[in-house]
Amino acid sequence: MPLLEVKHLTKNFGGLTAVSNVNITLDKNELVGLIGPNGAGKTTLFNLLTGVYVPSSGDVLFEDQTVQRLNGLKPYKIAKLGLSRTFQNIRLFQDLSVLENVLVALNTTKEQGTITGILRLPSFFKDEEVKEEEARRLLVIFDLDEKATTLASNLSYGEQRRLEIVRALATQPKLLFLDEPAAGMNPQETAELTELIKRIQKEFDLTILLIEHDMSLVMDVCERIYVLEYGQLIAEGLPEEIKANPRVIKAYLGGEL
Ligand SMILES: Nc1ncnc2c1ncn2[C@@H]1O[C@H](COP(=O)(O)OP(=O)(O)OP(=O)(O)O)[C@@H](O)[C@H]1O
Repeated sequence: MPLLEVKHLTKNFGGLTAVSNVNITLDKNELVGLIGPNGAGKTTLFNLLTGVYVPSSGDVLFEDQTVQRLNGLKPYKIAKLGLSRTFQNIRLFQDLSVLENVLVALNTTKEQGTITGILRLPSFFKDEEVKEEEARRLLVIFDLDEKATTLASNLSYGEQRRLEIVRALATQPKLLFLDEPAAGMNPQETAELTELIKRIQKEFDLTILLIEHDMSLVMDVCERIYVLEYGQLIAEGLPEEIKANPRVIKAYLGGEL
């Protein structure tokens, strides 16, 4: 049984079928790409997998210890099961510091008892210390530790995208969805991000599904790739197979992959 199994998943918006009868499987510790031209349905698929949208039909099954049907679950419940994501349009708390942004994410997973929090018992402060240490450890990996007190709004675009990944990791996911993590990055930043993605997959024992338009990143990190066009899967395979697939090349209007 795979970690994630998407079966015949469909999403209609009025007369438009944004995701049409899609079947995807992700095995534990796989790093899989999801590509396709603009409007192909990639983000809609992520939104279906993370509870933002309810599927029109089909199933999303997540197997950790037991099989969980994710259809119709609220996003916070899906997050609690160990699925986390980043967003194409960055969603940081712009008026909080880098460190605070990570602490907020850590707090969503590790809740203090209400009494402990209100009375500020010693364990409250101990716990706060542990969380800060954990947040700083993550920031070091992403080379953001020296910016811990900087407001998120004052980070460069590339740094904001890295902070988004740190926040997603802080929830201790088993399955991580990355939505265009290299968007807006320069080639140097993209190359560094490529290495970071490989590193966190190993270090955090992660399964990753990655939407990305930057083909050098996709072809470098992904073990397998799914291709969507007009909501339908048109190809699945190894990076070399996808690069040479005539249907995929046509979908990209004859452009080189
Ligand atoms: N909430 C919505 N209501 C109506 N139509 C929508 C909605 N969300 C997405 N769509 C439509 O569904 C289709 C798929 O959009 P989606 O954003 O999933 O594509 P994408 O592959 O992520 O594109 P891009 O690479 O440009 O981000 C598009 O035609 C889009 O206009």
